Amino acid sequence: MTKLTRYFKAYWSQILAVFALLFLQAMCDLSLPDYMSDIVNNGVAAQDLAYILPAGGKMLLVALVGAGCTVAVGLIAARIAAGISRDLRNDVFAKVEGFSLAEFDRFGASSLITRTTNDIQQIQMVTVMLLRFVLYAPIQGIGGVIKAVGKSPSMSWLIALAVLVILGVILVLFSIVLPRFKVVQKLVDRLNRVTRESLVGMLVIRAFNNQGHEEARFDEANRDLTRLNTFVHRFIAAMMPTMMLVMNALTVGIVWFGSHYVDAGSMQIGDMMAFIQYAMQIIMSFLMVSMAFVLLPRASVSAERINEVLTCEPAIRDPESDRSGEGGNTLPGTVEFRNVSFAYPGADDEVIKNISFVAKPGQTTAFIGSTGSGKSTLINLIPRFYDATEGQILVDGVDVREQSQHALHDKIGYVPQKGVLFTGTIADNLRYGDEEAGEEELRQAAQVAQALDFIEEKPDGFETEIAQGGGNVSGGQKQRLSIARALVKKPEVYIFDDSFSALDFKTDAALRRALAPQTKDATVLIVAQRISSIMHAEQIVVMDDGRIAGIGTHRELLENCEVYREIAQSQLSKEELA
Ligand SMILES: Nc1ncnc2c1ncn2[C@@H]1O[C@H](COP(=O)(O)OP(=O)(O)OP(=O)(O)O)[C@@H](O)[C@H]1O
Repeated sequence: MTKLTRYFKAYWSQILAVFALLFLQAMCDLSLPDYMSDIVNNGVAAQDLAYILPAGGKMLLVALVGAGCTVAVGLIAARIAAGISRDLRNDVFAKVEGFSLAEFDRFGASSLITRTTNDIQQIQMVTVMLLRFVLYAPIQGIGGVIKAVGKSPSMSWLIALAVLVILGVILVLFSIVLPRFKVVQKLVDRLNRVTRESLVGMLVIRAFNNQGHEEARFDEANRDLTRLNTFVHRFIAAMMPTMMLVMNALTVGIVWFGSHYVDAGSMQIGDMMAFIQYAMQIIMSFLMVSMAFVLLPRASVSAERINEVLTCEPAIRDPESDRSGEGGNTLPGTVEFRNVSFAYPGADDEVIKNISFVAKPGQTTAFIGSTGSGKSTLINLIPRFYDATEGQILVDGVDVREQSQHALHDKIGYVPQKGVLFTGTIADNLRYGDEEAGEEELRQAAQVAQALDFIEEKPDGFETEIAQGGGNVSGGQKQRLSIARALVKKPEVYIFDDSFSALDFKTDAALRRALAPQTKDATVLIVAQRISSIMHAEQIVVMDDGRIAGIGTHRELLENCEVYREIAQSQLSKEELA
């Protein structure tokens, strides 16, 4: 929790107001038993109504002030906690946005969601608790002890005994419940992961009739969480009756011993009643502290998990100074790989090994090879989704690690393997490439991407709403919209990661024809499975098990690259090969 204290600083004036109100509330609450004792001793015992009425009025006023403070504290504390929780969510989200794929792999999307929601909720809850009780409980506890001892020193041992019993109960509770909180949050992560996977893969689950299996998996995660939560909450629930038992036993003890003192004339009945109330206040303050002790460890587990995200230094960072414009005479858009090797974080084996090539502006460089040969990995290194483990990648003649990510990404139009769309209209999605793009630009990009026809067929055209995850457009349409989005950006470098795979041959050919004039000055990098998509490329890089098996044009490779020839023979007719 202490690691998150900086979030409290922004609310210091409100926190001070809470503390002032709490002090006033504690003072009011502490004076009430005194008023009561006075009324009983001097008013009730003497049957003096003229004394009772004004004294009772004063007592009522003090009680009202105390109640007013309680309400105000509750309101301000809730506002502070909600504000802190909002600030935390903002910061965690902003941090996660800066994560590279390595950090996503490390935390996992489900855990990041739990941390942004459930864990921050825990902090919000405990913040309210802390603000309401952290100052009040000690004032009430210590003030109660002073007042109670003042009323009857000889009965103080009863309170000490009750406090010892309560401390014992808290200690036992603490040792049992504490270690389990960490496990609870992990189980929440797991439940979220299973839920997410099941929801995303619902169609596949149904098609394979695996609902039973998924339900069993969900049941198991749900049962484990329920079991542990029930265990923990049973202990927490047992605390209240135990405390009540201690409080009631204490009241009986005070009445038992107090009545003897009253009988002997060494104590007034009003003082005995005040003593009972002070004793209750002391016990209540211990109860509050113990509740905080129960909630604090859970919140500190959550705080640790949030802090882990906030302090996680992304593997990919911006350089101290951005050298993106210092490429000298290199033509803008040139992409060069110099002896690049890469292994995924945590893996020993390199997925791509010693890759060197230059992709020039005005040319198309294509990558082909069997699945898993490292094509996507290779092009993901250009926008720095990962950093190369060895060698250098240069864009515009400058190492990508020496350019700010913003400047680098500005130069790149990236179309991922799986089209990704966001909720909003089609126009909103296309403007992701350039917020300022006018309607004509959107139309033109859509036309090149062969998306205009299907957009215009929709009743709302470019204003058609895209459902969550692009659920209301087909796979091929999603890809075409992703391509149009990249075109709107008009970048120096286009990266198409197998982006034509969901298109039929006719659309693929039409798109490539329309794309050529549009991208004539840009560097185009295409990962493809189909030779027909890339055979006209100026340069084809053939990948085989992470290495370059050959570089050249279609013709050259057919002559001198065995791997390429095999791929070509499996895809092209004899006439096409000839
Ligand atoms: N995030 C990851 N962590 C660890 N290994 C990975 C990761 N992503 C891919 N790999 C591994 O890296 C290798 C290359 O994968 P990559 O996706 O680059 O191949 P590809 O040639 O693009 O394949 P495809 O044509 O099927 O898309 C594969 O063996 C794959 O298992």
